Amino acid sequence: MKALFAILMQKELFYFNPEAGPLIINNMNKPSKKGVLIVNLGTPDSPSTPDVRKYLREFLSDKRVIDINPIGRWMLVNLIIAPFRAPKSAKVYQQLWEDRGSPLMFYGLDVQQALSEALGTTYEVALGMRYQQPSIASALDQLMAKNVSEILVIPLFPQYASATTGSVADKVMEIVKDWQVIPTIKFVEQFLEEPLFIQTIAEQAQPLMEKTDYDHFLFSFHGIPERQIKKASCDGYCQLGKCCDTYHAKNRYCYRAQCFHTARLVAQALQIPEEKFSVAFQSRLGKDPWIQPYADQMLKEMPAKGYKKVLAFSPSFIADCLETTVEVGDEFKEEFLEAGGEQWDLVPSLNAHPTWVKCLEEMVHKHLD
Ligand SMILES: C=CC1=C(C)c2cc3[nH]c(cc4nc(cc5[nH]c(cc1n2)c(C)c5CCC(=O)O)C(CCC(=O)O)=C4C)c(C)c3C=C
Ligand SMILES: [Fe+2]
Ligand SMILES: [Fe+2]
Repeated sequence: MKALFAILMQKELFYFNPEAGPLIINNMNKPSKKGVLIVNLGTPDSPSTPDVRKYLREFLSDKRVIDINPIGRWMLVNLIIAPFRAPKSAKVYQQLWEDRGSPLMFYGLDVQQALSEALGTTYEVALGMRYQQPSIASALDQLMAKNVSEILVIPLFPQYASATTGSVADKVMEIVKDWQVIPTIKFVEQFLEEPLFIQTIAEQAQPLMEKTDYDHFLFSFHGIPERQIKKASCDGYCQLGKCCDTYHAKNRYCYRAQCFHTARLVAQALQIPEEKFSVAFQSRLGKDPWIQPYADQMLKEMPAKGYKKVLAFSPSFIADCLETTVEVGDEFKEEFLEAGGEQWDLVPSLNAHPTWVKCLEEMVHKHLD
């Protein structure tokens, strides 16, 4: 038996790891690699109005993002958002753009490289964007070209929402459904409870908290329409009130409950007492009710309550982007100072922080090994 293994291994027909057991080989006589697909939202190719329009069109035509009837969605996107919002958004993107481009993109590439180095040659790591480039299809092709036998998809959204994590899973399945051979594919649904995710946010906040004695801390999360919470709720459990105060099996997919839980975990890690922090939701689009409380209203009321020095966190985003740097970092700051506030700081996102890369590495081992 031993001699047979030796011959097969010498001829590279069979690989044997005494601890892990035999690995299945592929038709190129090499052990199969495992694939990791990290996916973020996506960003325009450039901050020009045509590119921003192209991005917004693709993004907002997604039935999971604007979840209304197809005709209403088409009219909203093509007759209102594309002509009127695109030029305004382009100006904001111009503020955000750096020499390396959009932070969402260059931090994505940095993380892909760092994770690939950390995982070593048994893994192939690809970056895909749900909208625009690099597409999820091209990232999957990159993995399949390396003969991966299994793929772990990590949507880079700490909390599950149908509009983000759900949409990534939807797109991956739409692409692979036509393949002849479909490898094992696993999806990470959310990672807000990963200890290293919480630790990275704490590590990003600590230098700011050592310099300033803040009166209050605001956790500002990206909002979603209220109806999307109701649609994802098990047995109508979530009624957008006290039901989100704790996080458990019944409200597992409630985005709002996940956001409150994330804030509690970060506050615990930084020893911020309950009365010193608030949770709010930003980036409302359209006239329908979105989840509350609204961040822009809350921050204007803060100075009158005696909260003059505020530290803001953006824990629904893993990389600096338009919604963090410009909306929370610049626009909210301006509104807060106008309302009588004295100091407004923003905790940087996880970006390419080594603890965040370690967090992803642990997630890969947890789900693929
Ligand atoms: C964190 C997760 C996100 C959720 C949930 C989400 C939902 C959501 N977003 C819109 C509309 C817009 N979002 C925009 C930008 C944007 N959104 C996210 C993340 C989530 N969105 C990110 C990371 C970004 C920034 C991308 C970047 O390039 O920096 C925009 C575009 C910017 C603008 O014109 O203001 C829009 C529009 C809806 C309708 C929605 C609903 C569920
Ligand atoms: Fe968004
Ligand atoms: Fe809820």
